[in-house]
Amino acid sequence: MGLLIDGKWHDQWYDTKKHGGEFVRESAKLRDWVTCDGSPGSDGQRAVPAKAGRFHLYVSLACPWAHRTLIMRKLKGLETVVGASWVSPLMLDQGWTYHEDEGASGDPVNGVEYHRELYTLTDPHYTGRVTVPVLWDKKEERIVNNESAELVRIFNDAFDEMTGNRLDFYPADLRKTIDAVNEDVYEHINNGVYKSGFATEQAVYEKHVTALFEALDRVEARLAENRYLAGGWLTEADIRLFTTLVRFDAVYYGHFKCNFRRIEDYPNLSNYLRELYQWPGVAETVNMEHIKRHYYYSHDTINPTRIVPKGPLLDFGRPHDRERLAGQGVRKKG
Ligand SMILES: N[C@@H](CCC(=O)N[C@@H](CS)C(=O)NCC(=O)O)C(=O)O
Repeated sequence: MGLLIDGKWHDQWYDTKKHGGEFVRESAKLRDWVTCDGSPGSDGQRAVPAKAGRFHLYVSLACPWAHRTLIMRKLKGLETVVGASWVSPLMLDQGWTYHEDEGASGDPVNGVEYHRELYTLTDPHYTGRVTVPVLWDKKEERIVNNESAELVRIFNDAFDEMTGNRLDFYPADLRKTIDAVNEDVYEHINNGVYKSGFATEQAVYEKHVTALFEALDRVEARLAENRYLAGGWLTEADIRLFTTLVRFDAVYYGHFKCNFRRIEDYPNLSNYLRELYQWPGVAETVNMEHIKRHYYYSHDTINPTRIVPKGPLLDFGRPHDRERLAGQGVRKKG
């Protein structure tokens, strides 16, 4: 894995030494929006107008951040409106690739071999990490946005007029609750597993893994009373937690040493995970083969033999008990 500096590829692992053994995630840099009419995004940032067939989503099926956007694309009925391609699960010295022999889809839009080429096509002098997901604008021939949290919001709103899909995963009156939950879940769970797993100092690992399990306890308690994280409605907060939970027992527990407990050991979290997995459309976005191969094979500082474990034997399709709590599904706009 590596990064671009002034448009040139450097094969380089995260520099944790610079931060006392900490993994520090770089902020996404390409942050324009897509809105229904091209008016600026909620932060005043430039936007381009939504059009069927104009945009293409590039993801990794292994990546929890990319997975959020794939679920939203599915639940918002965008599959015929926004195309999608996925990289190989192996992220090695050339970074993400579209090598079909390794399980990638190939790239039907730009025909690139390496994901980083999408970044240098956008800006020949790009400096920064080369991450998935990205949303490509075929008209302006550039990446519009490479921040999954914003792509989730774009998919929630921008294409509604053409799809007629009115589902609202970020309803105005629940935003305060959603934002607060997102902050805790992002800091301690979504990113917490990475901060634990990529730590290169014992004390740093222990600090983050402890904070991770404290946050899981908070969520477990919340889900004892609430069907979903923001109450009775399923929102983006649930999608964002789901993508970490579904990887947890197979990857984060072992590979990232997040092993106080498995998700299976939490009554509420495990039932909640199964309910979301069984939500129509969601299971089709989960690819355990890509997930396991990516982490165990690509992070050779953590798993130098690159042996991918056969287990654990997981069955997210078995019944859950969440019907005991009141739930209304997904809110509709208007
Ligand atoms: N802020 C980004 C983070 C995305 C991200 O870090 N993706 C990982 C894959 S799980 C990646 O592509 N990493 C490559 C690298 O850091 O070099 C988002 O949420 O969209």
